[in-house]
Amino acid sequence: MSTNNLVSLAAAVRQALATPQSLVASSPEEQKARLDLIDLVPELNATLIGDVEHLRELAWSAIHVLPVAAINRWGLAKLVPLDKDISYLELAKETGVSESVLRRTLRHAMTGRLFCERDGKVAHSPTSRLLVENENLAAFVDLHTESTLKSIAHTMDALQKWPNSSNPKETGYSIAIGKPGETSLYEDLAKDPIRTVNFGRAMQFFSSGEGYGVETLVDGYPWAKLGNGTVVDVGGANGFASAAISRAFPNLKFIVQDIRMVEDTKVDYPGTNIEWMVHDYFTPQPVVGADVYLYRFVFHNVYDEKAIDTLRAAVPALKPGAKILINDEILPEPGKVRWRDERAIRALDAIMLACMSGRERVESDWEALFKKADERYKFLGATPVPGSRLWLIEAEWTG
Ligand SMILES: C[S@@+](CC[C@H](N)C(=O)[O-])C[C@H]1O[C@@H](n2cnc3c(N)ncnc32)[C@H](O)[C@@H]1O
Repeated sequence: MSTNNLVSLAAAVRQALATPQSLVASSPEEQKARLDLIDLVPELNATLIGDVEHLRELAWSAIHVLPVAAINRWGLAKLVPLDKDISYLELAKETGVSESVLRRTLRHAMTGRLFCERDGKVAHSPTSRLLVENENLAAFVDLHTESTLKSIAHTMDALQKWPNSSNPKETGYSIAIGKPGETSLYEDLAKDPIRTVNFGRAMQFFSSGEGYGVETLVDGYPWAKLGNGTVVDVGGANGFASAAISRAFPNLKFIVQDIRMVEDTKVDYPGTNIEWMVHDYFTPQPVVGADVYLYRFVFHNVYDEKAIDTLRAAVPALKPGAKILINDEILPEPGKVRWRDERAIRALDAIMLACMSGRERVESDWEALFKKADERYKFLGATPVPGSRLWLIEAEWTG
């Protein structure tokens, strides 16, 4: 690239950023350009800094989570007023952290658009405000800066200690909390009502993101054909997916199951038809004769033996024609989907490995899984859903 190109490119980018409204996509063509740019910008950055620098940044990239973890752990978002600034000294007194550590941490955070400094004092940025204004996003940040981050830090040790383990207790998480091999992330979360509720909120937030929206599940499956049938939402957390489907198809009845429920898990979704039930999906399914057993983002939590156990545990409840409907990601062939999509899908696959010995699957894995679980499952297919990273994977019980 000539110097001229560089100069004009920098000027064009600067101008675009000065008028962010010019970057909002309002036509399909603009949306395609937006997605192209999202992929091109990291590529451009890596090209501009060069391979050596790129690798150096990659190797220590985890350090940039540290200020986010600190903001979460010390509750800084709520301690900084939304409408005015606060001195580092006052903030330090509120948190019990030294002023020096607080300043270093927050100035690092500011390089990631969290908070800003005005006249030597700390104020919110548009990004940090979200931690106060969006409790589901705050729960997502808490889950990942506490549980996921700890698991990641110990995953190499776990893989060395238990190579190829499919046991959810043999993870970086159990090592991180000082109980190697003794407990799984879900068992540990289930002990604490606050973390249980937060987990549900974090999942709800996750499913509001681009590519993960629950509306694609609502629109992508022929729910109307079920009439006034029953849907069991297995591992349904706080039931947000059932609530979304129920609002669109009010004749359906939903039963949301999860391994643990506290009063706050059972969100009251006005105008929906939802019942709640504590159920461990490795044990026989107690709701007999439902039309659809929905497992959204559940199978990636478990490795194949446990996935087969889960499919077998459903069998005693299934009537002929009942459907198992799985809404999960499919691992793409390398380089075959947009870079950002592949990066996100592989990141989630890595989180499943680090936190619970789970895995994402390729398209052909699903048919094999059903076949191994029980020959009476008839695999109906795995279908991509437009606009979603999650596919619909379906099998029918032939009885
Ligand atoms: C990744 S979350 C998915 C939640 C929700 N279905 C969604 O779409 O976001 C997995 C859920 O499975 C639940 N879970 C984990 N182990 C379980 C078990 N053995 N039996 C029932 N639910 C379980 C977790 O508590 C969690 O709510």
